[in-house]
Amino acid sequence: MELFLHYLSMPYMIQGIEVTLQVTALGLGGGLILGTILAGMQLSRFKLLSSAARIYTVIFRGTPLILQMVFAYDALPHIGIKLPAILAAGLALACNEAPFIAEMLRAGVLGVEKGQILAGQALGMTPGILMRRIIAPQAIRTMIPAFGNEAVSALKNSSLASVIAVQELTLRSTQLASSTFDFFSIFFASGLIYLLLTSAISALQIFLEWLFDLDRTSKQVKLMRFLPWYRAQGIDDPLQDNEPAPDILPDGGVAELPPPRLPPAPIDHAARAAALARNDVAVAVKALRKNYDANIVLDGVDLAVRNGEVIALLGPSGSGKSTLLRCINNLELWNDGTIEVGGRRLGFNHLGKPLSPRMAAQARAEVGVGMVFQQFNLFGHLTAKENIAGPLRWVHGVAPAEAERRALQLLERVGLSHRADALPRHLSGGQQQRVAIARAIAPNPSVLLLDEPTSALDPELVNEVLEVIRRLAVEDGLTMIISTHQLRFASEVADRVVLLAGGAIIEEGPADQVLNHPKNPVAQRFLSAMDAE
Ligand SMILES: Nc1ncnc2c1ncn2[C@@H]1O[C@H](COP(=O)(O)OP(=O)(O)OP(=O)(O)O)[C@@H](O)[C@H]1O
Repeated sequence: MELFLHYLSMPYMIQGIEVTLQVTALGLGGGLILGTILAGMQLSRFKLLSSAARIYTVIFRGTPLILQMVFAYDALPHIGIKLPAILAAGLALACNEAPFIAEMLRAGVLGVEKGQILAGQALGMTPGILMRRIIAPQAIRTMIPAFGNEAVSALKNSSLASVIAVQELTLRSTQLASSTFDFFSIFFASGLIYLLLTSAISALQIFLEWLFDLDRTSKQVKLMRFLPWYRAQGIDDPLQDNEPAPDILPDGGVAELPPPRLPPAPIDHAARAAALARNDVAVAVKALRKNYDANIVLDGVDLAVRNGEVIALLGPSGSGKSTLLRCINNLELWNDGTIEVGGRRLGFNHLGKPLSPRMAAQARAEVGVGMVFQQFNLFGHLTAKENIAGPLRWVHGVAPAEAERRALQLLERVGLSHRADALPRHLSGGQQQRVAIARAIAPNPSVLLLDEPTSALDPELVNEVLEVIRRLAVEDGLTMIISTHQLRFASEVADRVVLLAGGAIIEEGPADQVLNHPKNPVAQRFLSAMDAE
């Protein structure tokens, strides 16, 4: 026992531990840098880069680390690169770790919901902002366990550096054992040291998982201040996050909605139509054609929407309503035709050439096209307030205090001020959609596109969202195009109903005319089927 303790504290062994840690740190640090570059190449749109990354991965994942170390130490000098043994071992370990780390990074990035990325783009975020603010924070959290495993394996793999005479722990243990013949005590001590080191890594992993856990509450929050997205955590008042979901009222509303106003007065559509006729065109879609391979989804669609007008877009499932909205916001490329929003061709420069993703994002933010999605697409790591304030700061350069004030004001408007610090997953579907609407209107868009905003909601939550949309139409005079299956809502709120089928607009006009007296036989069949539901 005494000998065992002696070996544990022996300076010769401790120096070995230091070298082991150096090789591991070089391997992990270098692996992280190389892996990040490799992941970027793998995710790149350029085939040459992604192919080069794939070839690198095949080579370094498919050959033993021990050979790579020998290569780095013995073969590189032949081309004039002579590295000290520790550096050669660190380099080989880094090159070997890189493909694994790249895969982790790639999986983390691809694991972020596509809808959130689409929402970020719709809000005018450039690829850089999207990566920094939306993708990376969420990807990092999911990568911590895998990175912990990788760190443990790098530490153990560092022992292979003994093959090129790096004086790390395993080599020193072997040397000591061959000179003292006390194999058992020495290797037992060495094994225990490795175990302590890997346990330290596991403890660090658990700590990081705890630190990045968004569901933590109260006193633990002080450490969170070190996180770049600290403001986003919704921990100022942890009690709010833990509030139970509000009770659903018998009439389908929810308990925390603002005090019920007088029943909304019916909209005077004739008066609105007369006023709207004098307004400029906000959205002009001309001869729009869009196909996915052989599937022609939009086949020469023409649509003009005036400022302040509310359009209800109806049509059978798969008729291209979502595709049309995504094209209007330039989130989708199309094959032919033009789309102008506020007189500008979104996504194209004045010569008609497509803009880069970055420029297109800026144009989208300048023109101001808000979008609300069927699946809400709130940013999962940000609180309700930050979902609204964040894009205002990052995309529109609004000062933090002003962005927060606007976010709180809008949350109050949609009846959710007391849930400002709640994470999306702590909100009901209806609440999430109301936050999503507040987020979309925060930058004062000129047009709001709503893609089946109530389809993913339970029936009792539909009304709360429709009420918010109705207020935007009546009180704010916001130009809106709403893809919906809610016929009653369309007839109440829409100035015009547009019915899409077979890639074309088959019927359009005032809601009463289209919904109650359709002329087109396909429209008649569709509407009577909808009525029957
Ligand atoms: N990314 C895509 N790749 C290939 N086909 C697609 C893609 N997106 C949509 N489609 C196809 O385009 C057609 C129109 O889809 P879209 O989602 O626009 O219809 P929709 O009217 O919004 O339907 P729903 O009411 O069910 O949401 C469908 O046939 C669909 O399968």
